[in-house]
Amino acid sequence: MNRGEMSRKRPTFVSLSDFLLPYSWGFFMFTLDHPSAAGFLCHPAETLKNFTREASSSHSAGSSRRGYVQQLYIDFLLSETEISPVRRPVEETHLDLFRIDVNTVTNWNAPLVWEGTFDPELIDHIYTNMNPRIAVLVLAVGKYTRFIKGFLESGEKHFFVGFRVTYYIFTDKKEEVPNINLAPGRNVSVLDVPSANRWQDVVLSKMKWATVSIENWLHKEADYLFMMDIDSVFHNRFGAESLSRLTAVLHRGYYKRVERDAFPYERRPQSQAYIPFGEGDFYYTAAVWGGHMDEMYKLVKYCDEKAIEDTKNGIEAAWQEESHLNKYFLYYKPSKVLSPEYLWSDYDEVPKDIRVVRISQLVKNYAEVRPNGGQ
Ligand SMILES: CC(=O)N[C@H]1[C@@H](OP(=O)(O)OP(=O)(O)OC[C@H]2O[C@@H](n3ccc(=O)[nH]c3=O)[C@H](O)[C@@H]2O)O[C@H](CO)[C@H](O)[C@@H]1O
Ligand SMILES: [Mn+2]
Repeated sequence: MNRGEMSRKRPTFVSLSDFLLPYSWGFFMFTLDHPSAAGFLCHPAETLKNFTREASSSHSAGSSRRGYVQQLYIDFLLSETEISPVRRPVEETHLDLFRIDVNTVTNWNAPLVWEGTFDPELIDHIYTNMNPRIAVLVLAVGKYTRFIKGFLESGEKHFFVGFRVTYYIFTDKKEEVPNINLAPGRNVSVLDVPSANRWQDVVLSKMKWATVSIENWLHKEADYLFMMDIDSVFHNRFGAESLSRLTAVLHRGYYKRVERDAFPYERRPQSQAYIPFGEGDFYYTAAVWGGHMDEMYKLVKYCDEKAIEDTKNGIEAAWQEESHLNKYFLYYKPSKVLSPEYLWSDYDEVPKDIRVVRISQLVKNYAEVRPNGGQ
């Protein structure tokens, strides 16, 4: 369907019945075919009966519309706040109603977030009322302290701008943490961890540090937690559209034209991270993921325990914590999935469907920067 045909159609409601029925209170409704209204909030009593009439499946862009609506609905529920009805012209929303080149919803009905599938202003509006405290946990052990400056400086330009953010830097070289100017409401907190002889131990230890931190103090300091790689630079907005109970990011190397049996999951049954062939939804990166603190706690604790069990059994998962993370997400599905816009790499060209690179990983000399060389 082209744009002309679309605008001649009368306004159409997107079907949300499968998604909304479990809930009995207010929800978002979108009149995406309507030229003048992007979205508004209404009460179910008024609208539920209108709802199932014209299902999104009858449209070529059904998947992306479902993605928009579900994303907004999840954000609305999560924000746990009263918000006033919002009505904005489509032209002002940054929504691309023709974003049909990519999947914008997973097969378990979670939003899959791409540029064009969310309205930054509307999302910020919802979350500003909630005013969440965002924690970012990064490790900078050994020579990786060199990446802190670029990470923080670019984060200040693009990461949850206008929100409360604390960067927790776990390092063995406190004196190498640079002083960066931060906007009001934003902080850096530096914590000691031991040095390591193997990079594998460092990446696995992310789960342990996150677990003990949340247990002891982090659960009191923040509402949401993101785990990130320090060798990363922000280039564009990374904001409240990424918030959910549990949010995963598609690994850039495996998000298209890759059979699930080619995903680099752990394939040895002896490992706790084992995923059999024939199973799996996506391959997720361990370099960015996040979620609500309670859910993150369950996740990192699980992954830490599984890694400890592996060590006892004399095995280490193929991609360390990333393997355990992928196993967890297979059985506890993320409530939001972010496109590889949220973690690209300077190693790779940017394809057409990646309209915006939000974070890119730096090119680095693995042998030089890691304590025991590598890749
Ligand atoms: C894009 C992506 O999917 N990245 C993952 C990938 O490799 P990467 O090649 O991106 O891993 P990496 O070398 O960046 O290590 C991951 C992170 O651990 C920290 N670090 C690591 C070593 C060290 O000596 N000191 C230190 O501080 C640092 O924050 C670093 O960014 O595989 C790793 C382990 O299998 C992790 O799962 C990464 O998240
Ligand atoms: Mn990295």
